[in-house]
Amino acid sequence: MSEPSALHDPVKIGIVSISDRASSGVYEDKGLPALQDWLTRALHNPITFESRLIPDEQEGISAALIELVNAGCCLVLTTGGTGPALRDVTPEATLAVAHKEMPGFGEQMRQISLKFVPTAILSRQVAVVRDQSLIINLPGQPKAIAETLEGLKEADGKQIVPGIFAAVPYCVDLIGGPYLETRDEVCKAFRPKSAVRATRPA
Ligand SMILES: Nc1ncnc2c1ncn2[C@@H]1O[C@H](COP(=O)(O)OP(=O)(O)OP(=O)(O)O)[C@@H](O)[C@H]1O
Ligand SMILES: Nc1nc2c(c(=O)[nH]1)N[C@H]1C(S)=C(S)[C@@H](COP(=O)(O)O)O[C@H]1N2
Repeated sequence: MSEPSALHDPVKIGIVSISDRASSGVYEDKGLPALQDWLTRALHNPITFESRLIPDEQEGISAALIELVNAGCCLVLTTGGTGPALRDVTPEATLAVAHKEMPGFGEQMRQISLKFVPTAILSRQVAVVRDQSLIINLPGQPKAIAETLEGLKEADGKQIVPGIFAAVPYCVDLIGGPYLETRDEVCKAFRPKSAVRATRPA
């Protein structure tokens, strides 16, 4: 059953796929669809997506991030370019536009990813705040998007390692963004009791 969207703040989210090969058509981009699908599943809020598919070029990545923040995205998620290869420069491009670093997100993502692949330590992903926007790097493997955002669950749905998205709504509150509300079966967001908004009347 669809819910009345007036109950939830509208939100604008930037999604950026950073890949030399996907952006030049060598292979189909699976990053943007994976980001869009996961966010649509996870959030009750009506979402407007601002998407970018760009190559691994530091200046172009920083410019895209600034453009999305200036366009009013309270959250920007990137995928790709976080490894050690010569052309992997997403963390540098993200740090170049940072007003504040948020190291907990990268630390937690590497912990989660280690449960899936031993090469998780090769991912240098960072998260930063710029103005009133939270920017988070995710790894490039399309399947890593849900893994890091959602964490690891047992077959019965019991959470083994919490995903990083659990902390995103409260972070967005703290930087003055819209009130993000998640679907618990996908991702149970955590807020201190004092920050939980009473359900609005229909
Ligand atoms: N946008 C994408 N769409 C589909 N698959 C991707 C995408 N980005 C990455 N992958 C897959 O994940 C792997 C690791 O991602 P990484 O960001 O390291 O890419 P890469 O090897 O630097 O190459 P490229 O930048 O050309 O995607 C890639 O080799 C590819 O198999
Ligand atoms: N959850 C998850 N994290 C992952 C991976 C993965 O498959 N799943 N791949 C790792 C690998 S092999 C690399 S090189 C780094 C960096 O990937 P990127 O350059 O595609 O961003 O992410 C790591 N993190």
